[in-house]
Amino acid sequence: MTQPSLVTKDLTIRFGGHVAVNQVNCEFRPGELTVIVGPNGAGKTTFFNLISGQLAASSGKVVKDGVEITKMSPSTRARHGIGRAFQLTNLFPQLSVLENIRLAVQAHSGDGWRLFKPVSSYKELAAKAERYLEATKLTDVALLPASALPHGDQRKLEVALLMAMEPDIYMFDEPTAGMSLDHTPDVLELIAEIKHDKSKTVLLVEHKMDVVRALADRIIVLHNGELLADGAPDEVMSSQIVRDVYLGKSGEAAA
Ligand SMILES: Nc1ncnc2c1ncn2[C@@H]1O[C@H](COP(=O)(O)OP(=O)(O)OP(=O)(O)O)[C@@H](O)[C@H]1O
Repeated sequence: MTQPSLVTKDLTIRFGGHVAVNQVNCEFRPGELTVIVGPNGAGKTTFFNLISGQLAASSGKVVKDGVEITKMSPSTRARHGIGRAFQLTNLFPQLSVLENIRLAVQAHSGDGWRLFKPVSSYKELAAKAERYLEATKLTDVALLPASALPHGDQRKLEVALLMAMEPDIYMFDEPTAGMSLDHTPDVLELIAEIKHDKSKTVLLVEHKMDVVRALADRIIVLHNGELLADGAPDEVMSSQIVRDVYLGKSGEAAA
């Protein structure tokens, strides 16, 4: 088995007397897409926030490729390869889609402020930007200002900007939320493509069961902040304890 790229050890956060994430031990590996499910208020987003650094753990650890990142800021974690979608602040609404992607590629390359550099490096950056533009199927709208894009295309642009950061760990929190049905397949296809790159680890918080079924290699279930189940999708979704707390006693999906 490959080494885990990301590990949480007894990861815990308390808000006053409420333990929102309670001693969660989990390992995530490259080439694997894990969907995190659980009822409303189970602690899924809080768990994500603890991994990406938006929240500081009360106790426990987050380890990325053997390096403890628990105390690092979100931006330092991003430099360590943790990429969280749909939380990006580096979108320039007035600039075109392509310019936004080019800037993200340039920022990641660390070349932003170098005045003199070989022309070949510009070509390389431009080629990368084109690649992400194509991968996210935004070629037709490349010259439109980012602000003019419909919601579904904005989400795709956010994925393109995330890809430009070349993270090892991709984190998506309900990637198709609020998206029209015609945009949904594109975003799901994009996530499926990312997961085919066996060097990437993908984490997804999702409520929609059809999305879970389409993408999950593995499912973890949180309930009251605790890790209730962890395993192959069929195994987890058919376990009685999960059916009781997550799907409801009737076995019908709650969300
Ligand atoms: N900043 C905070 N201060 C106090 N309580 C919080 C805070 N953030 C989350 N919580 C509480 O922690 C618990 C877990 O919330 P969280 O948003 O992680 O659940 P979730 O599983 O993502 O739910 P949903 O599916 O509804 O998004 C909830 O009881 C929530 O009220």
